[in-house]
Amino acid sequence: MSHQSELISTDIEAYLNQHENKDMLRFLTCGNVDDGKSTLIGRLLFDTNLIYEDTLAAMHKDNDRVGNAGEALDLALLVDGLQSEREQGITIDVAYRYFSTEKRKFIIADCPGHEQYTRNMATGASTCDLAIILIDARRGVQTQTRRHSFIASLLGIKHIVVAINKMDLKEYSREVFDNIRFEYQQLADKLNLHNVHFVPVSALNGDNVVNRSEHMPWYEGPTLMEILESVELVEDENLTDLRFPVQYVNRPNLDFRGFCGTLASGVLRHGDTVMTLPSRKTSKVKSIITYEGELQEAFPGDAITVTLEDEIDVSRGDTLVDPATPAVVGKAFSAHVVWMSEKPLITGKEYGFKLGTKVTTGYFTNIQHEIDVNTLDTIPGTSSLDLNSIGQVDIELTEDAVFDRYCKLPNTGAFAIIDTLTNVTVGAGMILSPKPSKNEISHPQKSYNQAEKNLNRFIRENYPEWECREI
Ligand SMILES: Nc1nc2c(ncn2[C@@H]2O[C@H](COP(=O)(O)OP(=O)(O)OP(=O)(O)O)[C@@H](O)[C@H]2O)c(=O)[nH]1
Repeated sequence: MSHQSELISTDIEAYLNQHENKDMLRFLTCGNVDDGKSTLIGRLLFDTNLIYEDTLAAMHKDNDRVGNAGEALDLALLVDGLQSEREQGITIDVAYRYFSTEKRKFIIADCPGHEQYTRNMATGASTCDLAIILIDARRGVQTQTRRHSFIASLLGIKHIVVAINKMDLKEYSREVFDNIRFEYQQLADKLNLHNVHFVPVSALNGDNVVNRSEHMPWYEGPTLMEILESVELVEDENLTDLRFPVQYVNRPNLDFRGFCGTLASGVLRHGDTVMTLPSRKTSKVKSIITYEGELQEAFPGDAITVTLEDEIDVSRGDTLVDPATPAVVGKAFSAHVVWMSEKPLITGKEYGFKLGTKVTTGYFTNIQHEIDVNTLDTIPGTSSLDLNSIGQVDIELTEDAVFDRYCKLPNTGAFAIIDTLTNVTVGAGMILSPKPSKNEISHPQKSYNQAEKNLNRFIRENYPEWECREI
C-alpha cells in the first residue's frame, strides 16, 4: 500500500527525511447525511493507493453483503467503523484519519452531519486549514450547507472547497454545476469566505477526485486532490505578531529560569526585546532552548524554553510579545461562543475561562444576540444559550488577561469555557474585540482636584512598582 516511492528501496534515509519534512494539511469534510462524505474519503484513499490489501479484500467481501454501490465497490465501507458506532450511539465524536501522498501529509476530521452535532463540527474544524463542503448535485445548497459554511467562517477556516458531488446523476451537466456554484458564491460573499474553490465530482465513479474526469471536459480546474496538495499554507501562518504564551516556568536551581511553551505566532530571535503581558515588563531573549539544542530563532509551533537577560517576573499564563506589536490587556471582551453543554449558558453565573495558557474565572455580562445557524439570522433579546447554539456575547473576567482578535490570531484569540464545579468544557469562544472594563469606563468621567493630582504624581514618581495610572 501507500504511495510508492523509488527512494524506499534505494535510499531509505532520504525517503524518511523527505517524508518527515512534508508539510501537513488538516481538513474536514462536511455535508448533509448521504451527500457522499464517506464515499469521497474512501475514494481519496483508494485512488491514491493508500488502502492495505487485506482491507481491500475485506471490503470486497462486505461489498457483496451490505454495499450500497451496486456492482461497484462501496468505498463508504472504508469508513464504516465510525458509522456503526454512530448508529449504536456509542460515540458521537470527531474521527480523525491520517494519510499522506508524495507531496503532503493529511489529517481528515470527519464530523457527523446532523444539526445536533454543531459542537462536534466546531471541535473538529477548530484546527483545520481547509473545509470540504459537499453538495449533492441533485439538491443544491441546503440548510446544512449554510450551517457548515457559517461555522467554517466563524472559525476562520482559510480555504473552502465546495465539492459538488453525484455529478453522474445529473449527466455531468455544466449548467447544474454553474447554478450551484452561483448559489453558493452568494452565500460565501455574505459570510465573507475567501479562497473558495468549486469542483464537480463523482465520488462513486472517481471523477475529479484524484483523477481527472473524462465526463466533464468543460471543467478545466484542478481535481480535488490537486487542490488539497497545493493550497498555500505558509502564508496562513502569522510571522509578524509575536505571541509566546508561557505554559510552565522551569526553575530547577537558582541559576536557571526558563519559560516553556509553544510559540503561537511570530518569530522569536535570540537577542530580541520582549515584553511580558499583562505586567508590561521588558527584557531581552538570552537563549532559546529546545530538546535538540539551542536555536537562533523559533517559529510558530516550535516547543521551546526561553531564558531572559533580566530577572523579570513571568508566570504561567503570561504571554511574551514584541513591544512593537503587543496584544490588548484587559478584563472585558466580546466574543462568539459555541455552547457545548446540556446546561444552558447563563449570564451572571461564574465560569472558568481558559485563554491560551491562562486559566481564570469570569462571567457573561450580556448576550448581544443568538445566531440562527441555519438561516444566519440574528435573534436579539436572549438571556441564555442552549446546547449547540451560537451567540455573540460580552464577557468580564475577574483578572487581567491578554486578548487577540480571533480573526487575526486564532491561536491566541480562541478560548474555552469551563464549568467551575465539574471542570468540564462547556463552550468554545472566539474573541471579537476587547472592551474597556466597567472600572475603566468610569475613569474618564471622574474629575480630580489638584490635591488628588499631586498625590497621583507622588505615587507614580516614588512607587513605580505600584504601576499607578496617570490621572
Ligand atoms: N451516484 C452516486 N452515488 C453516490 C456518489 N457518492 C456517494 N454516493 C452514494 O450515496 C450514498 C451515501 O453515500 P455515503 O458516502 O455513505 O454518504 P455520507 O455523506 O457519508 O453519509 P453519512 O455518513 O450518513 O453522513 C451511498 O449509497 C453512495 O454509494 C456519487 O458520486 N454518485
